[in-house]
Amino acid sequence: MGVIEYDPFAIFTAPPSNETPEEKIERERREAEEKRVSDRIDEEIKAEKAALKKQKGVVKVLLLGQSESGKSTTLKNFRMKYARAAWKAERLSWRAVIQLNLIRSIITIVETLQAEMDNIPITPLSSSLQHHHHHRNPNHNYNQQNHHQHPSDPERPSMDSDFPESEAEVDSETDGAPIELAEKHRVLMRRLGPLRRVAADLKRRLGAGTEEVVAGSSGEGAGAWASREKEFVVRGWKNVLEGPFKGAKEGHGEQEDGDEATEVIASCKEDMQALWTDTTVREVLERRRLRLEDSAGFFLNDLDRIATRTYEPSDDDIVRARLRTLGVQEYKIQFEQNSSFLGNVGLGGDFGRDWILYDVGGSRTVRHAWVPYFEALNAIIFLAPISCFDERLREDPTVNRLEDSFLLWRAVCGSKILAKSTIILFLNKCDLLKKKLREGAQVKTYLPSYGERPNEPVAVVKYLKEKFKDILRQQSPEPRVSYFYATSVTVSFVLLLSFPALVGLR
Ligand SMILES: Nc1nc2c(ncn2[C@@H]2O[C@H](COP(=O)(O)OP(=O)(O)OP(=O)(O)O)[C@@H](O)[C@H]2O)c(=O)[nH]1
Ligand SMILES: [Mg+2]
Repeated sequence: MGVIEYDPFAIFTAPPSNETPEEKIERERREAEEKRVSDRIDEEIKAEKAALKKQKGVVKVLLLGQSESGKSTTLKNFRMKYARAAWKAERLSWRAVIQLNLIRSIITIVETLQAEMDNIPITPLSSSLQHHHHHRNPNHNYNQQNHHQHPSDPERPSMDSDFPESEAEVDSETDGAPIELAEKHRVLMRRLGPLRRVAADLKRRLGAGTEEVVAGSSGEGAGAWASREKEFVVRGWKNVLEGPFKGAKEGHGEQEDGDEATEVIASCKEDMQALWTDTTVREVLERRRLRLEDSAGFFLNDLDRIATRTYEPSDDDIVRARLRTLGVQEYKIQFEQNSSFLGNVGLGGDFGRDWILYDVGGSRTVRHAWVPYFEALNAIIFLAPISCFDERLREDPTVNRLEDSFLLWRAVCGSKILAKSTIILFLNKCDLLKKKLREGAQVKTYLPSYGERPNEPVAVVKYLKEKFKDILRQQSPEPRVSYFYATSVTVSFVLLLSFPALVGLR
């Protein structure tokens, strides 16, 4: 297909074709709510944006990519290195976010144990929590129902052949009998009960606008399962500090040392540790295919350090903390005159000292908010998490996450407004890709066109890079400057120190 003439973003908001009437009502309610929040944010931003338009000599970069692709993490890396003072000033505010990330993992475990005890059927997960090479659940409801969706969907670009509509072949194993839990597990679960209230408090403290967003497929097995799909969301950490979402009631709550949340968390440290290190608990997580270690905002291996009364987040903690972005946030970065970064990218002197980075929310329901920011951009950094080849979107579990990235990439490359922008692609989460391949996940199961190529990181990255390049070539309205990098933005960001992509920015 040639240049996309229809609204390239329409496909990203299309509902799952197999939803039930109840799911439809629930989805529409959710979308209306998200839209309401998003509209309010749009309003707030409009004024700021009008002012910005007038600014000249500012380098404007937009971060794009699906949810959990690493956009905010990339931005954090920039700020950590080049906006050091602001970064330091914000350090303590991250504590609550990290505490909430930590408790969320514990609550997930407790709910999983409860589900095991109640013998609740194992339901498929759409998120990165899903066990990749253990899709053995015969109840994968969406596979069958979804069988004829793609070919009949006229708006769907013809990427279908790349991604199977069903992964039935890997779903054939059975799960075996439920695992027996002992009295000590029940005791632990009871004793960790207060963490629920702490989580609620933290969410409130992180902002009056904090919203819980439930994934697209409510499906059966909600209840105990629902919270696993929930994420808390504020516009971003900016609001945690200064924004309109700051809890009015709490005042300077988050600055206080020895606050109640910290107190309760510290007092639960041993129990949390006991839960996380218990072999039976690990077996249940395995059986229920929960990969907490690979999921966003995982801190259980740092309990010793974090669950204390004096905990102060490290740079690495902040980079790894997960806070979903809603709407569009902008950050000014002023490079110091002599920054090695500017020297490396040929932007020394006065020009290009001021950068504006726009960070957006990546979920399908909030992507419409991107379009107004497409004007007058110097560059786009597009994040495609390539470890996601075996995962599905939270907001639409019928869609493979890598496929979503390709569709999004295609639309961005094909957009006329963006025709003059430099495009920088980060093939991100290479560390997780390596880990998954080492553990035996087969790329060709999810991406049959991969064929008999070696199931190794270097070959996979090379293949995917070529695919992204092909799409860029086919879709770009005119030839453009583009750069491709394999990255792991939570692990290291050194790559950007010699960021040749930005040499050409004007
Ligand atoms: N292992 C690993 N984790 C990563 C990498 N990049 C990002 N993450 C983690 O993935 C999670 C999601 O990253 P974010 O930067 O919040 O994603 P986002 O694109 O801003 O997501 P939205 O705000 O929902 O659109 C975070 O917990 C990150 O720490 C990576 O390269 N490797
Ligand atoms: Mg984000």
